Amino acid sequence: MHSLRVDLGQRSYPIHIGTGILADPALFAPILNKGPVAIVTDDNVAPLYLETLQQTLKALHKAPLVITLPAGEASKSLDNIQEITGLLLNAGYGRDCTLCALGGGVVGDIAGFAAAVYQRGVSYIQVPTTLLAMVDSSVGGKTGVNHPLGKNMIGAFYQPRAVIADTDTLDSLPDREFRSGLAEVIKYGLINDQGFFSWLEDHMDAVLARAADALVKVIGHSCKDKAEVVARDELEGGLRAILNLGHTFGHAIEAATGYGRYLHGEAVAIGMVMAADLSRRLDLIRESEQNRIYALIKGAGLPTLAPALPPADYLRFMRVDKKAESGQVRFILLRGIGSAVITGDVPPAAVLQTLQAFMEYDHA
Ligand SMILES: NC(=O)c1ccc[n+]([C@@H]2O[C@H](COP(=O)([O-])OP(=O)(O)OC[C@H]3O[C@@H](n4cnc5c(N)ncnc54)[C@H](O)[C@@H]3O)[C@@H](O)[C@H]2O)c1
Ligand SMILES: O=C(O)C(=O)C[C@@H](O)[C@H](O)[C@H](O)COP(=O)(O)O
Ligand SMILES: [Zn+2]
Repeated sequence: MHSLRVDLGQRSYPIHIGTGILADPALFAPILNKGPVAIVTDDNVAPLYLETLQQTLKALHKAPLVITLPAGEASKSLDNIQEITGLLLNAGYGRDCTLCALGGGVVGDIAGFAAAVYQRGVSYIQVPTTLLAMVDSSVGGKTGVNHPLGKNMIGAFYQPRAVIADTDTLDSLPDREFRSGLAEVIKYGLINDQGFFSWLEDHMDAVLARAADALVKVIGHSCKDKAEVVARDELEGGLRAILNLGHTFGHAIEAATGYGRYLHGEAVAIGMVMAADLSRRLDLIRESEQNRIYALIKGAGLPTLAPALPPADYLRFMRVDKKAESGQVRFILLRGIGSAVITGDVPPAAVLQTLQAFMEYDHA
């Protein structure tokens, strides 16, 4: 097992990454509150891993309430916050309870937000089962749900007590979901880790084959990169926004297509291709660097084109991006591979050109 720490003073917590650790009561014992436990999961993950987690908790004399949501992005809704908190109330759960988020980023984001607001805050643990959740969403305390007018528009910064990532769970993860997680992995290389980007260029075959040592490197390195940024700027006063590379375009793609046509990582992949293009148009990166970025994203089996919707559809969602200041959209752009910059004064004509350059026109 490999462990690291998110350094946030009193809110610091461990990230444990290893095989078979879902079944290890000794890992859970120190992080459970004295009250009851509820597991929040989804209907794909429950048949696969719920029993194991239940047995682990049973060994600690806990008989968890199980809350199972329909799998998919549409579950990240305020209605489901009402549902989860209602079930906790009916079960008589008080402030001494612990929620366990067993699943991907959808479960992690909504369970984390439920923990943040239930009785003004209860303890929770992230037990990620997708690559994306292991390398990104389970770490850093961004929790929340979507609104029809924008992605993740209702939420809270609320840190978990621990992250327990059992890499055995990835054995059952479909390839498309695995590749979606790789988009966020590539993001770390692009924003502040040139060496990691080069490593990914050299080892993408092993990563796609899910070779054990490649997976350990990818998950451990991504968590370390993210934990360092979060430790320096927990509430996104400045620096943390670099973790949003590709998300201004990506969130607009997800929202404009009704949350479901593109997986989050797929939309972020297209968004990163667009951010690289915009960076090159503004002479921040060279064409050769843009080509390397495109090649790595494509080589990871990720999409690089968005559907051909009227640009106004995308721009409407980009305007409500949470990074906007005084109504001005801010982009995370690249000054080179491994160096991100937060930029407010991007000419609208350049944004439009980038959008149009990466739309998938129907050539039939
Ligand atoms: N909070 C953050 O910092 C943060 C960071 C990145 C992404 N996110 C959010 O995370 C969400 C995407 O997360 P995701 O990609 O994990 O999607 P997801 O939670 O929808 O999981 C993907 C799919 O895989 C299934 N699944 C999960 N684990 C499995 C396993 N081990 N075997 C087989 N199937 C499994 C799920 O049921 C689902 O159908 C988005 O809502 C995104 O906005 C949040
Ligand atoms: O942790 C962060 O900070 C991120 O931005 C990570 C992103 O990958 C993630 O998709 C996050 O949910 C986006 O947050 P938002 O504030 O842009 O909604
Ligand atoms: Zn993301």
